[in-house]
Amino acid sequence: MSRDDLFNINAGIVKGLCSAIAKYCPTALVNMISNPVNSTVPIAAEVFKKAGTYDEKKLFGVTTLDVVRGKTFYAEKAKIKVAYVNVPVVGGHAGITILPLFSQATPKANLAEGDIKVLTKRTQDGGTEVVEAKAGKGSATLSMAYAGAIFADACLKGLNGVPDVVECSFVQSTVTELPFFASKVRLRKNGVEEVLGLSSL
Ligand SMILES: NC(=O)c1ccc[n+]([C@@H]2O[C@H](COP(=O)([O-])OP(=O)(O)OC[C@H]3O[C@@H](n4cnc5c(N)ncnc54)[C@H](O)[C@@H]3O)[C@@H](O)[C@H]2O)c1
Ligand SMILES: O=C(O)C[C@H](O)C(=O)O
Repeated sequence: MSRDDLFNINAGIVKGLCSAIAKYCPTALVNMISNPVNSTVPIAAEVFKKAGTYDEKKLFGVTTLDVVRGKTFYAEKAKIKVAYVNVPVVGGHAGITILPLFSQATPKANLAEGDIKVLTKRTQDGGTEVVEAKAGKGSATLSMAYAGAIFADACLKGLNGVPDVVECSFVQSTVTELPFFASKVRLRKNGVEEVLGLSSL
């Protein structure tokens, strides 16, 4: 199935599910993981707007898998334990829209520019690499579940009032001229407490 087919099918599924969310749980935090996330999140927003339930603080595109990939590849190259690593990933969740900010990675590893280019491409192509390896049998599954669990857990911590819960997510944004953009987001009791900027690049 091509990504265009995926869009056509998933746009309809997302529309149906979001209509049900608007009707039965209009104040829920919605974690949109269905692809293409760059499109399914704006579709969800339109469905909620039409239903009169849209709250930009409660709609999230799940881009955590890009962060998981970015930090795994960075940790391998830098020979640091991945548990200690963080790499913000901004932009979107498809190919070159996935922008890992290795310049802001912690701990700092001073990797060569060539290495950063390779790590960037590997992070951007991570999903495609899995799709191709599975040869028609779908896309990432366990790593998607892992990433989804991390993001859902962060949302629950925010709902419980835990301070300073920060994750990257594809949300309504004024960080760039794009209406939706992935960047670091601080989560709290109402969902998005603050969409954080890009810091120095
Ligand atoms: N954002 C990410 O990081 C990421 C990573 C991997 C996969 N994905 C995406 O996640 C989505 C699911 O992938 P998967 O591997 O779990 O697919 P899957 O085919 O294993 O599961 C899809 C599920 O959706 C159900 N479904 C189908 N039509 C439905 C409808 N109208 N209403 C409710 N449920 C319906 C199916 O019964 C099935 O259980 C895909 O869009 C995939 O591209 C996203
Ligand atoms: O890239 C894909 O097609 C699937 C998924 O979004 C992923 O990142 O693994």
